[in-house]
Amino acid sequence: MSRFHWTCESTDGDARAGMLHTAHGPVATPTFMPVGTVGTVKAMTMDAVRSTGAGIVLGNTYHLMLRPGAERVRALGGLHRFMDWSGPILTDSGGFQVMSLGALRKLDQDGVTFRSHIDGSYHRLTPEISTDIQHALDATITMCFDECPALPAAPDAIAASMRLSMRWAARSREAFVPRTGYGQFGIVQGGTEADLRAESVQALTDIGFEGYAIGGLAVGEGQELMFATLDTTVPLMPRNAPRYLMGVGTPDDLLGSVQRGVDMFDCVMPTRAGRTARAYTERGTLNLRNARHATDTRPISPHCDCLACSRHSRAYLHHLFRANEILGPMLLTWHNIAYYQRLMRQIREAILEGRLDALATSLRAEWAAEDW
Ligand SMILES: CNc1nc2cc3c(=O)[nH]c(N)nc3c(CC[C@H]3O[C@@H](OC)[C@H](OC)[C@@H]3OC)c2[nH]1
Ligand SMILES: [Zn+2]
Repeated sequence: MSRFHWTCESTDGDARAGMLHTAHGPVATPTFMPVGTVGTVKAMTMDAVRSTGAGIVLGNTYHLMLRPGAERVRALGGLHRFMDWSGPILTDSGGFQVMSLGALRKLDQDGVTFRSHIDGSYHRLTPEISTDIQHALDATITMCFDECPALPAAPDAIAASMRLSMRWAARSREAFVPRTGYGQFGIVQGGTEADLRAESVQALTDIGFEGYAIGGLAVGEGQELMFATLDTTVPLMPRNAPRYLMGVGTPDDLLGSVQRGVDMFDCVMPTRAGRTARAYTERGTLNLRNARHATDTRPISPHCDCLACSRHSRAYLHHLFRANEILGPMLLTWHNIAYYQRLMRQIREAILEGRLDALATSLRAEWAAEDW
């Protein structure tokens, strides 16, 4: 079994096409990772997820520690068997969810104490506890336990938060159990402050990880500030390690971030939109609850091979959402994830052929065009 590593196959400007080699198989990059928060990609069977070409899915420490509990998942054979996914799984470390979901949380230098949003029970996360939970889940990629500050925030507050996260990164690395084909990613913090981002990259590369995530973004700063932060941060990150931008994003975010050297992404948009009747297409998004779709016999997209597009009409999806039928979110989530996977394949092929700028121009023109 090969050690965990990423190989670069081709570059086009700052963009890279590569292959992530893991204990649970290889993943072509750039890659979009469907969010599987509580051991399921909401509203999709794993066969549907596999059919979209997704290579790696996400799990979450915060959610799984609360329910069903990490020890139970371990006793049941780990998250792969539990959710019937034999490919790589990346688990987030839980800090972000505690700050956004947990109730009555208390942050201190050692970790965070919080109450479960499910039953109000008290729990604690520290770098060690989070890393142990991800080990119990048998995560292929473990994320460092960090703090993701809300933006906007004063530079000295961002600095203090980043330096806490860097101390937690060292403790997370200490607690990590190295296994062939498994990796741990450091998470760069520092808000939108270029000097703090540089300090964070240095701190993480001094510790040494198998991959590096860019955290602390997609928290309301907007695309322009996000891209500006990537422009100064990504060039400082190790070239031979995968770069993962957390929580991002729209198709346009993904394209612009790949052009800036990012390899891995996760975002709830395609799955959340699938549950709220919003369809992603080559010509932007559609609200399938809109009456204009009521008698439209065409598929959501003429370029898509998902079940919704190969068997059903927009009129049918419109009906399912109007009738509040469970099949609506199932079919549309499948379509949206299939769209994101097809987009990443197109981007990867363009990098391999040195024509990413041309693809970017045509994608942006199409996204702005009127629906068919
Ligand atoms: C939306 N914007 C956004 N910015 C983020 C920034 C950070 C960050 O700095 N540190 C950490 N640790 N996580 C972050 C996250 C959560 C991603 C997870 O959130 C979960 O999606 C809901 C999913 O859990 C399966 C995913 O797992 C990697 C962010 N999300
Ligand atoms: Zn489709």
